Amino acid sequence: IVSAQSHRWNSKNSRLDRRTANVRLVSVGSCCSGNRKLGLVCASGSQSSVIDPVHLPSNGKGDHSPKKSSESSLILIRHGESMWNEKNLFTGCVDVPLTPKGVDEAIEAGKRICNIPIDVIFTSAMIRSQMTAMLAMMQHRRKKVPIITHKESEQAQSWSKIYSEDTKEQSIPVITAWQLNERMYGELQGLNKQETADRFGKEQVHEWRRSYDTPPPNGESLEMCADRAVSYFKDQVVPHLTAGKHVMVAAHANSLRSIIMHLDKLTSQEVISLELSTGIPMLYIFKEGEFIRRGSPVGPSEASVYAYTRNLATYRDTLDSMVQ
Ligand SMILES: O=C(O)[C@H](O)COP(=O)(O)O
Repeated sequence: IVSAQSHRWNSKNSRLDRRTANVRLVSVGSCCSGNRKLGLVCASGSQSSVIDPVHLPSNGKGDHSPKKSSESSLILIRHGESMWNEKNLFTGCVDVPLTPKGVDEAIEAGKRICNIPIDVIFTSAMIRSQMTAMLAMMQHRRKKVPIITHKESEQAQSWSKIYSEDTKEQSIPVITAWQLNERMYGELQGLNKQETADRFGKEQVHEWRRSYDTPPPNGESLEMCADRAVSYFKDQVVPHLTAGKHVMVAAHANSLRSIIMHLDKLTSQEVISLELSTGIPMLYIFKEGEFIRRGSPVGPSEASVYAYTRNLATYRDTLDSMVQ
């Protein structure tokens, strides 16, 4: 068991959470050739229904809705590289798209999470997070269609209605929310980060970028960003997890830093060292009201992804059986 000592999420390591306990070697099902695959499954993973509704055994009344699951997965992902990341410009709430590298990062992220159940997706109102979510979902093995929901007006809601229950079941709602936007960088937006450090000093710029309570000039501090992002997460995302739904949130460096600070119970000192790479998925298991950090899935076939819980191993086996 690799215990996660650092608060840095990066592309190099897939870290199992230091609180992962009692893992044991069990068979996680057989692949098409019939060989038994060995993987690590967390003994504490309780058997609950993460298997897609299509596969849930009917309870005799034709009810295929998923049973209340005692466990849900939460994937957090910062958008892939944006065109202003590439130019090293402060971006904040300026709505810029991904670069080709950012597109590749989003596709790679999709491959890493392609076996993990996703029932609802949240993005910010910005195109770079929405592009990342859509590109990642193109890789998902369940092949459900992510559909951005439009509720900005009654007409938008009625004109985007889906009139087939089957088609609806084969789609995943994507909810966009300005509350998940990147922190507003104020008068730094559009400035080059290196030039800004040369002008104001490295320490001052680092404090604006990474501290909890020091805002950039006429911008948001991380604390101010948390006020909207964490509140939205608690009010709008957590209820889906509590209902047993599996969620992906595609957002930004600092709106996600504020959410991870909440999930990992980081202090305002610890959060300073929290850095998020672009396009790296981070997996949490939500169980009995608690969030357990499970690291960053490195690859779709990586056995240790299924070490997170038995449920994720079962879900993957279900996908394997669908393919055969
Ligand atoms: O808004 C930006 O410039 C980036 O998304 C994050 O910037 P930071 O790493 O300086 O917080």
